[in-house]
Amino acid sequence: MKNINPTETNAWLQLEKHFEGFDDFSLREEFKKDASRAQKLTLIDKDFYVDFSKNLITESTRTHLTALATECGLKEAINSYFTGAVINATEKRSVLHTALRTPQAHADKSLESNVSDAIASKQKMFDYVDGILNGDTLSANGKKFDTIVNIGIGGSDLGPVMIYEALQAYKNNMTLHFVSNVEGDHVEEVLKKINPDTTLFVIVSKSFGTQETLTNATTIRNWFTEKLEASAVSKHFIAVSSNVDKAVNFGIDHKNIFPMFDWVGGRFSLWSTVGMSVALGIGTDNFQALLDGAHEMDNHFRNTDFEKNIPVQLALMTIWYNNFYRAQSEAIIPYTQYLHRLPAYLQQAIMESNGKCVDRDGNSVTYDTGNIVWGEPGTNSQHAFFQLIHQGTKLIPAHFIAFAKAKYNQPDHHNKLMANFIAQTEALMNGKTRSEAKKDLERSGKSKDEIDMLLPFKVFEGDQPTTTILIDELTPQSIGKLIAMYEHKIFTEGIIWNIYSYDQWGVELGKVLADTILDNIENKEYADHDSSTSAILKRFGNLNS
Ligand SMILES: O=P(O)(O)OC[C@H]1O[C@](O)(CO)[C@@H](O)[C@@H]1O
Repeated sequence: MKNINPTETNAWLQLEKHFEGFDDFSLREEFKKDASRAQKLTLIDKDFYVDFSKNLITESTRTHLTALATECGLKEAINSYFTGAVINATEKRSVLHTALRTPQAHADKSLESNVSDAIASKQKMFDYVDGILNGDTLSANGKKFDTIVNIGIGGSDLGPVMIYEALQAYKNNMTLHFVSNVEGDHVEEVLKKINPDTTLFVIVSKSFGTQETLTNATTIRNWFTEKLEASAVSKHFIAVSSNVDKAVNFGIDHKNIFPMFDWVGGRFSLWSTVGMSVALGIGTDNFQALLDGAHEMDNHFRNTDFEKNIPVQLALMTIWYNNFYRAQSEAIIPYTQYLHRLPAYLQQAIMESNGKCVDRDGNSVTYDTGNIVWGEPGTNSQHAFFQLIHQGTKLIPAHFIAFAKAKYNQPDHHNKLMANFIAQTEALMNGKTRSEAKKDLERSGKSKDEIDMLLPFKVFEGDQPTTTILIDELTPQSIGKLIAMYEHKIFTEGIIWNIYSYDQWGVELGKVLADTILDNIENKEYADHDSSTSAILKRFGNLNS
């Protein structure tokens, strides 16, 4: 992979010049000028329809941005990514979540053994899941398991919970709970709801060293052994980890440890045995369909020209807004309750990956990286933060995601949902001019004084950019494809920003300091900090003494 400072490329210079022409850019005008704008700026890949035309771009913008991707060596980088080069250089690892969904027959020569290991580990998981679901594997007291508790955090929680929520329409009779936070109240609330006799606990931790997960797992195991024999632990607790020794030390039966691979990063691991709870909740056929959907997007990303490549063009939009418009954040608005955890999942995937201020040569970057993402499902978000997108002072590019077909036959609901989905992007783009707002007020019979007073508040500037991602139907396949689309978008941005997207050193500092502070709390030693930290420690200590 070449380390190229994007701002020193010819394409970047061209983009800077090109951007100067955007002072009086108007989407309304662009649509008026060119009747085929939508068609030209929409990409379709089978069930995915991605309309970029309501973005602050012209066809030339796309051309310049695509040239930037090329000049930054994206083509070679994609090849390195898919063939197992050590692109996570600071941790000396390949980045091969794509191998987890590759059929053996499609494996690159260099990756045949990774793919066959992945298939073997998936098969072990599937056999186990089938055994639990069909009742061949029973609880310590010979009962069928009916509840799963996933114990993990970060990538060992967010991916599984997001997918499980997304695929509620595909769930079986199993009830799933997710325990992630180290907060004891979170654990207690889950323990209140479950019967130890019929519950399977899945401890998910790549490192098997994460404070939150080990604390929760220990508390739950203690609770469990108060209710059932200690010997029942081996039937009720399983682990997903790449640190098999630590899992064994915790007391997990060797045959119930499902290994993860070093070459899969935590936040990209839902496709691996980390998906155990999801597979238990939706069954192995649906889990396989999820993988197949992701593989379909892998092929699209790897084999499609950049101009027509959905993840590449999505990434380039982020570069455009982040580095030229200097937008501070982006919103992700899924118009389905099923995807209510998608923004949280993407916050980890995107911000843990690309929140980096040092380039691949170890120098401080001189340009912005790491876009901030946030969001909530529509239509709820329309009644929450949309005011700021419509009339605030910030530019907030947004992804609008929806599924054309609903899961249940409620056409009245679905038509209303989709009407809002479509209307919002049109409203954000067009806004409302002063004269349009004035006409509306006149039509409503307001007096001249009232009109003069109200008019400034009724104007919408418009030109708030959106990308519409309309997918035929929410299925395990399309959800797999959607998540893989974002994974490749993240990769593309990291390549252009010349940063390492697959490490997460920034998480360490706070983690380490928390150990020291825990020591201080336990030993009531509050002095050895700045006055603010000491006072907070003391107040906490006094309230708990
Ligand atoms: O699976 P583990 O090792 O418990 O780690 C949990 C999470 O912690 C991190 O390492 C840092 O937050 C994430 O990348 C990871 O998903």
